[in-house]
Amino acid sequence: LSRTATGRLPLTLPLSGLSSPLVLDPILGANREFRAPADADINVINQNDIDSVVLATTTSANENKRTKYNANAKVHICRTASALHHSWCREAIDAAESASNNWSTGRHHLYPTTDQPAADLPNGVGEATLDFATNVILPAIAMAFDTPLERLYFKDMFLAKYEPTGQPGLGRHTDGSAFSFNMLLSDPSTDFDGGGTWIEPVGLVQPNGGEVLMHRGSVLHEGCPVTKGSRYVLVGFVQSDDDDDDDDDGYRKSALASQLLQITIPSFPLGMIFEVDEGDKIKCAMVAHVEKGGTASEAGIKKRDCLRGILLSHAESDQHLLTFDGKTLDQVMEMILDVASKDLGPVQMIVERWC
Ligand SMILES: O=C(O)CCC(=O)C(=O)O
Ligand SMILES: [Fe+2]
Repeated sequence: LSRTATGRLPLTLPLSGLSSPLVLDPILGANREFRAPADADINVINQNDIDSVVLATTTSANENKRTKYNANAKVHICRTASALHHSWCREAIDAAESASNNWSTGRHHLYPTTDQPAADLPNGVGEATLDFATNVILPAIAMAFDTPLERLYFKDMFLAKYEPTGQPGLGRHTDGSAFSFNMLLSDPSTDFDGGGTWIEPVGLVQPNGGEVLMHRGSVLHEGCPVTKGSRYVLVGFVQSDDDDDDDDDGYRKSALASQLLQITIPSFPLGMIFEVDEGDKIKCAMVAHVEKGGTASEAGIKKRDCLRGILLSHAESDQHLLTFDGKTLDQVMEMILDVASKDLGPVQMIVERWC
């Protein structure tokens, strides 16, 4: 499948009044120790390289300026040297702590982090974070993975906190993204012990403060437990528009979060094709095609929406969610056909959409 919903899926709050909320059990992985071998395949990208990528993608005359790195490297590190950069990392942490009410463990399921949305950081830090991520990190990812910058966009970005007394680490998982980055905001020499990101097959990578670790979302990785102090990271999930769809209205371009929608579908058949990647740890139905003029299309369902389930209302007070989470394609088909055969009238489809 060209696009799958794997690993960590951002999720908004459960719908109110639902008897079975769309939240799965968190799993925190075992505390393991891994070290990167001395010759680990890690590419280092510096500020000059980043500038050259920006140039190469904005002016065709400079195309040959693009630096080629080892395309097989699993992990890339982006370094920016400026002192401003380091004071900004500190500002981002301070902003997050000044908005301490914004910490939540409900934004991601299966592998939840203790986090807050980057865009919501107060005192102008949210805007600055988006600026930095757009102007520095995205070009670095484009260069590291040799992928066109103009096709990259953010699916989610958040500031996460790890502490021995709270959430010390994050178990082994893959992300539901084409590329992921995590930027260390804390100073490892003074702020915390432990930490770092274990990435298969490189091992434990422990960047310096201000460095950005970049990898494909599909590689297995783990946020290693902090044993002392606090470790703050800016994490982003980046997607690539790799197929040129004519029905793509570009609404995901500035995506930073997902929303859960309750869409009324007046009648069956739905007129859409969906896919389930049965090899993934999380399975949910992704819309692959919506027939123009079909009931799903008329109801507002769009290509790449993630179908989470059907909400059946027997009465106001008696709502029941048939969840698609963890189901195979056959099982989802069966559930939909079963609801269709009962002729219940309009049904509510629960849809997760990047906004
Ligand atoms: O904190 C880390 O090192 C990894 C974070 C991560 O993998 C995630 O938030 O998806
Ligand atoms: Fe991750």
